[in-house]
Amino acid sequence: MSFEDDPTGTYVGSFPKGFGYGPEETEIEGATNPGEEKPRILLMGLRRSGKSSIQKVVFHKVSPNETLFLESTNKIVKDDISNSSFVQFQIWDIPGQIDFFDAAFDSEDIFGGCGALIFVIDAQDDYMEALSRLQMVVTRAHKINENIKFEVFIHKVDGLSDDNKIETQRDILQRATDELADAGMDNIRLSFHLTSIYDHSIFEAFSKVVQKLIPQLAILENLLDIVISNSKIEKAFLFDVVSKIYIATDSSPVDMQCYELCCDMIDVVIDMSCIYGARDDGAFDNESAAFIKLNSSTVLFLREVNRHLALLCILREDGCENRGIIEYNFKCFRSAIQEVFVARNKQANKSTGHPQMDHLVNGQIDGTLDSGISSQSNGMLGAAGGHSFLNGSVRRADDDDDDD
Ligand SMILES: Nc1nc2c(ncn2[C@@H]2O[C@H](COP(=O)(O)OP(=O)(O)OP(=O)(O)O)[C@@H](O)[C@H]2O)c(=O)[nH]1
Repeated sequence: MSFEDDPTGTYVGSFPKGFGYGPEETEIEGATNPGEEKPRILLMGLRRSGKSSIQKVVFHKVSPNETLFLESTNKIVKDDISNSSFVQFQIWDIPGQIDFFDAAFDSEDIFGGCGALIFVIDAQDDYMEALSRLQMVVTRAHKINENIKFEVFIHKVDGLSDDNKIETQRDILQRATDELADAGMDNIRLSFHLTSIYDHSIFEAFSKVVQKLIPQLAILENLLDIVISNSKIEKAFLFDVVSKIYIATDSSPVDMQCYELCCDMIDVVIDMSCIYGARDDGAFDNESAAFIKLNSSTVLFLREVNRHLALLCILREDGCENRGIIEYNFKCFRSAIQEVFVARNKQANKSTGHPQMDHLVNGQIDGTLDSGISSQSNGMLGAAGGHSFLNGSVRRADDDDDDD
């Protein structure tokens, strides 16, 4: 069955919308206001640049080859990502041929509620027209909404050699920033990403876009830093399992190979759980966990944080000698995260100065963390309480070792 054939909206592409992760939990009171719109990410660019393909591959699990047969989009397609994922927002796919000066194109409305604008440039094609379009879009959108984050995807780079990729990126960056400077708009910041739907680069780029819209990002990164430093972990990611977007990582640089390994591990765990798991109503539950030893004396560790999120860690084999400490610190981390989002829900409209942003991340954690972990402190300061508790946990464990 295809999405188009399904009047109930339960299916996306050939997949059930829940992707086998069990029934939706009831939303906690006040987490989202049904009348309120989610933050919006716009996908713009010339025709055939790859916008619909990106959206389908990242959020609807369509395989890259299937996009060869996608029809051209001729009206704005709005896709609500909230039902199948922890990260809540809307993606609007804007057709390449749309005319901004047409009265039917309500720029105030479209750019006004927009958190990020992704402009897709086909790197395999002549990009001069795309660059002038980019300048026009950016100038217009910035005038309406100064808070928009502008992200340029230099797309389809699978067709370019490594040298060519770097040269193309340099050239596009130079021309785009020069054009903005000439127009007196050099205060606008553009971010550039090399992407392709045929590898993980598109997921990585989307992760970075989504992260910029998460008000609690710094807290999440801080928590991950504390977990890794106290558990002999080399790298940690907080993944949105359905989309394989990582919503936060620790402050060490991201190595693409590590990211790909983590994505593969999520696939393995979900597939195994779906095939052999005990539950009929979904693969991923609050006890989901896995350790995989690789032949490079590296270990991958996955632990479920809630129905949508998982912590993925990479560590050396000798780092997992004391699995108890890792497990204990993980529980403290999970508890601290819960407090971050409970505090966010309490703060509702005042944290970012950009009301729609405050609803980016769904506060369903409250309803899903029912594994008996109690809260250690209250409110946003409680997250700091979580930090010291984490440190304290390791101190106690070390003390125990000393005593031994
Ligand atoms: N080689 C390569 N081809 C891609 C990539 N992404 C998309 N394509 C192809 O580009 C073509 C156009 O993709 P679409 O997603 O329909 O482009 P669009 O920007 O949505 O086009 P409009 O709907 O006309 O605005 C399709 O044949 C895709 O398979 C990529 O990363 N690499």
